Amino acid sequence: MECHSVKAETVTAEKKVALVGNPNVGKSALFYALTGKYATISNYPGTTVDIAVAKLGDLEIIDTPGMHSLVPVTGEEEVARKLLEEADLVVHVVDAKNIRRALPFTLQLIEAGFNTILVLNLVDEAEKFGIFINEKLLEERLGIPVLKTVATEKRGVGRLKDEIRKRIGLKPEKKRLIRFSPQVEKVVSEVEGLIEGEYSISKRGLAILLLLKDSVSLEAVKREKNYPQILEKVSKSNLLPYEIMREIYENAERILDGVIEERDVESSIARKIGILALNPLFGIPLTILSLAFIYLLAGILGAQILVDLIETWFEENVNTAVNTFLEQNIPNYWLRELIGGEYGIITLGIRYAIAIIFPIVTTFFIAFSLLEDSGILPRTAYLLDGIFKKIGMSGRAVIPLLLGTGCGTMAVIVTRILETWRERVIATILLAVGIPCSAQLGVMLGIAPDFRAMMIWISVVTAVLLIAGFISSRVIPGERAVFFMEIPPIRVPRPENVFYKTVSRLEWYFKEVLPIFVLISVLIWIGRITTAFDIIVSALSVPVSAIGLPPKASEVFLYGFFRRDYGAAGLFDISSEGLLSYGQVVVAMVTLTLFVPCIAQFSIICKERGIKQGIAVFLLSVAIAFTAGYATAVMMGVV
Ligand SMILES: Nc1nc2c(ncn2[C@@H]2O[C@H](COP(=O)(O)OP(=O)(O)OP(=O)(O)O)[C@@H](O)[C@H]2O)c(=O)[nH]1
Ligand SMILES: [Mg+2]
Repeated sequence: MECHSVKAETVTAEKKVALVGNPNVGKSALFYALTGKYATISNYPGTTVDIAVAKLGDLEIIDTPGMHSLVPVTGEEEVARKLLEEADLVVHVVDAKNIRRALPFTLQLIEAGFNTILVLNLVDEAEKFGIFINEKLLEERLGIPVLKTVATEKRGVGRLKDEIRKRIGLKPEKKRLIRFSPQVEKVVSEVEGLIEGEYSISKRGLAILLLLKDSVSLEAVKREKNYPQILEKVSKSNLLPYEIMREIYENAERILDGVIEERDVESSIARKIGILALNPLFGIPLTILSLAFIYLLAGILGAQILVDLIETWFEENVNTAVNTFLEQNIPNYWLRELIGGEYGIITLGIRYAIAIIFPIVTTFFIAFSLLEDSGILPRTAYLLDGIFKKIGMSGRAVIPLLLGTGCGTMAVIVTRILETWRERVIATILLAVGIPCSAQLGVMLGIAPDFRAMMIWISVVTAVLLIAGFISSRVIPGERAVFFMEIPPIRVPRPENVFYKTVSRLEWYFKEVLPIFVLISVLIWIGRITTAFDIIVSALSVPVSAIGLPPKASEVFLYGFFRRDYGAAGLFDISSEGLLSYGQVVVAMVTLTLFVPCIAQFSIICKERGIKQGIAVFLLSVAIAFTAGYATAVMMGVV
């Protein structure tokens, strides 16, 4: 018999243990408790988009993206399904509070013949909610080990390790847990009888999946001799997947009978806040407070106080030292300019990364992690869902878009948490077109001549974002977003987790973005040496003059692509020279914000979405920026 499944038997391969389960049940927290290796842990579903792998002795532990059922719908679920099939041991992690919803999945795993351990995580919260589970009884009924854990406190993790080691080589005992009604049973066993190959899933499990119209299984049985008959049985049977699932749920209910004890407990403060925050009257002020909190930490402490301190230090010490050293040792002007001078690798690239970006992103990520882990963010997403629907996205999009006000580059990566391709594209467009990053926000606040100018800027940019989203949602094909994010409970953020998350994001940031900054310095250098910049600047001066700005401003636009805040800083210079009127400052603020994303973000868009889309987004932002700039110019009486 051929082995059609993904599972390949090799002698030397390490034994694999996959942590699987619904989103936000603590798989990554458990992964960390087991292996000491950090994978992003957040209090909102769908955090894990990359697979994390780490060692536990000679075993390989794999953290997977959350999956709602064995039948994958999203790309992430498909990845998780594949990892599951390749594993030697499956640890099904469930939220003890929601065991009723999770157990059908356990039953399917057992029925499919996977070597499975059931972990009831979050028992601390379950008990606070008055839910007590008799795990011994459940273990007896299921015939697999059932363990209680509190991943964040490493409670029960030692026993889990022991159990993993004990079970890893074992063949699971065949136990038929799911009892179907006669008419379903008939079809299932008929399909089962037609299958001849060997798979990593049991024949019966495969038959059930086929009847659930699972495309992965349909693909797997393509080479079966009886494929036509199988296909016919599956498509001709008038059993709806829904009915089969309902019977599996009924089985789960039967097994759980007498296992769960619910006691009345007084609802905690956190729980009360959690419920209140879903009410707009309380939730909207809470959202505004949260935004103010991010702004205070990242916008004021990070972007102003810390940047000032570090940048002054860097310029007075590093830049001066580097330039003095170059003056004395390198006679060639252009070579000196590559490293030092105004735009050199050290004096611009490294300085930018360390003195400007580092303090802003650090403070921003701390603030953001606190919001994520407290459970406030998913509530904001829920409240804003209505508005986001109008621009083609679900409330979930608030997470990348808000992250975009910190760093657009990272936000483009985080669009992976959105369910559909279409949503990701729309979010990418909005991020590129008009969400100002923290560096840009800081400078805009600095150059706005007064509050009124600030308000005009905010209104125009917001209007453009809404229009862009509205049009994109009508033009871009694909299925509409549905909001099915479970709202996690309010939790007190864990300092340890906030710290790890910030550090791992910073690590990512420096690995991905620092090289780009160095590259930028080199590109600017080439641009200046070859006079390519002069050509671009004179080409840009055409639209720049059309929106009523002096030709000198086109330099600002070009450099704005390399450093978003540099563009704005250049604007500051021009306006303090008295070259810009009040109206012109506003026009320039609007146009520069909407103008192309910075080069780092542009490269990431190309990487995540492909070069074609990257270029399309780039051209779109140029068009939108100058159109909106022109409209503002007319409004302000500049042209
Ligand atoms: N109180 C408590 N909180 C927990 C426990 N396990 C995890 N958490 C919290 O639950 C949230 C979700 O944990 P994650 O480890 O990110 O969940 P996940 O299953 O990896 O989620 P996805 O990757 O999004 O599918 C985080 O806020 C954790 O701190 C637990 O046993 N008790
Ligand atoms: Mg995870």
